[in-house]
Amino acid sequence: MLTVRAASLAFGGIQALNDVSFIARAGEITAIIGPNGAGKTSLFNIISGFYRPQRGQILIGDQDITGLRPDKRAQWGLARTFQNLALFRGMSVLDNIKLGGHIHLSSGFWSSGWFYGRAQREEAELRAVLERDVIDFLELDHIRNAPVAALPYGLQKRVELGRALAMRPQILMLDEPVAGMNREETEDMARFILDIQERWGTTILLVEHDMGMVMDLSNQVVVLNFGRQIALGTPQEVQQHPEVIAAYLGTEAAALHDHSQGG
Ligand SMILES: Nc1ncnc2c1ncn2[C@@H]1O[C@H](COP(=O)(O)OP(=O)(O)OP(=O)(O)O)[C@@H](O)[C@H]1O
Repeated sequence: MLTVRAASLAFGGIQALNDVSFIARAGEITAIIGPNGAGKTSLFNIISGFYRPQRGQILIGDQDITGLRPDKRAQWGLARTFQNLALFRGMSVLDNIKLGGHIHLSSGFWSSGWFYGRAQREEAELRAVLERDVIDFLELDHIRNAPVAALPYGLQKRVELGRALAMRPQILMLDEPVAGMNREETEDMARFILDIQERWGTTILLVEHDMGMVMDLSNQVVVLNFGRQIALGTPQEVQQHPEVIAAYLGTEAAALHDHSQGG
């Protein structure tokens, strides 16, 4: 469970987040939506630790992580993907994914001598987990040795998801996972997200502009507008919320409307 409590963040005179509060319940998918500039990325950044809110707290379970660095948050079970791919493009699929797994190696890079046996055992365990829970699960076996740069965009996004999964996260943050994807790639990604939720009971946070996907996948939706949280509820509830409809007028209102009509 992740709690955002009365969080505010300003850049100079711009209030990027203004008193935002919600609980992402364990094992559920919570989507964060809102028009451009609403504060979605800022919210992701205070949760993952890239920015520190001027007011408010972030908690994982009962643990206040507001002051922790991003790498420490990873050890608390938080993993994220990025809106713009953050992969090592010249490296293979497998090597990119392995980078995610390395946070779990306690022996680490420096171990030698009498630590060696333990390091070897951990490496072997890690490899087994990566094979089963990442490579096989995400159907990446046939491209494991391909350099990431050679892959179509949809597969690159899947590799990035794989790297986050290799961290065996308790809480997985996905920043626009289907942006720029065609219909088939989008459906594949949606299926993987639901499978992750079902298989591991992972708590998932999702920033996404694709309203069809948000409404189909989410258990709960947080709606931001100009940094303010204007609605919080089930997909059905937020679609009918007058302030949400007003915020989307002239932008994605048509998509929101189509979807609420079952289109
Ligand atoms: N590093 C920064 N410095 C100054 N202003 C920023 C910074 N990051 C975000 N902002 C401002 O904060 C506000 C919220 O931006 P944010 O990127 O969080 O919105 P968003 O909902 O993610 O938008 P989009 O859908 O376009 O990605 C905007 O007015 C933005 O210009």
